[in-house]
Amino acid sequence: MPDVLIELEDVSYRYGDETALEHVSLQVRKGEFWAVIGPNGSGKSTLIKLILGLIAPQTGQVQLFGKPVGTFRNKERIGYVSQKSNAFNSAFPATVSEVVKSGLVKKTGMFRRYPEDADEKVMRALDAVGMAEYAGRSIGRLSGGQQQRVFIARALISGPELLILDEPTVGIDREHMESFYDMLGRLNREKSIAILLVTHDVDTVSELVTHVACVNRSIHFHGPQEEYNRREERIRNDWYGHPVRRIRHPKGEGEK
Ligand SMILES: Nc1ncnc2c1ncn2[C@@H]1O[C@H](COP(=O)(O)OP(=O)(O)OP(=O)(O)O)[C@@H](O)[C@H]1O
Repeated sequence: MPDVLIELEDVSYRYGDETALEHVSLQVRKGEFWAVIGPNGSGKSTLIKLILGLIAPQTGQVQLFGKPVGTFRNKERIGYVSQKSNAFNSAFPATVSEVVKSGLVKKTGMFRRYPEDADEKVMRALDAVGMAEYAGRSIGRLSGGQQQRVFIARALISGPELLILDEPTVGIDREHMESFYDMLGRLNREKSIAILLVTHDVDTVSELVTHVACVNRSIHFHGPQEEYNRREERIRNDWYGHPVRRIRHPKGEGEK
């Protein structure tokens, strides 16, 4: 089906003797916004590596845009931002717009020129993440959250249909986290970009996303956000193996 962007079918992956994921099946479609949540070491990064084709499953299949990941060539259809992106120190010699423009390299090739409208594209991408006014600033002179927005702009510049974000809010304080997630929500709704977001901030994102997948070696739940919210306590207890209490909700609805 053409509107399926990511498809995992009965995927298992082992590092040596250690099983990281088993029997994982998941479909992400156009326009959906998925939160992938799970405790430390539950296999979330492994899942991302499988989707990006960086590792191959021992069993099962991974497809991107209807093609086996090993033969998928249109990398500009996918934007990826890792949790380690925001690690520039203040001496790093590049401006925000240079960093964003470098996202065009995979399209233009290492030794080719940037397209004529590259600067316009940079500004459009920066505008989409609310960072246009910082275009001329050194990347190292931004906060971690601002740097992460710049990396999302770099991922957006090639016009992807799917954004994959691996814990993008590591190092971002609570105050800025909400506006960061709001920005992701706008990208999803207004630009129809599908998003797969690996996060620990379950309470923050559970109202924002359209779908939730709970991973702990296998997928314990995957489905629409409303269903997750309705069955949350049960899902969490089952998935962590012991009762887990919601601590905080950003809109003040949760228990303390
Ligand atoms: N390169 C590796 N070699 C061996 N084992 C690994 C390797 N990478 C991950 N693992 C193991 O696979 C399991 C899943 O790891 P993974 O990094 O996918 O979890 P995660 O959910 O992303 O964790 P975190 O939330 O802590 O980042 C863990 O038990 C981990 O120890």
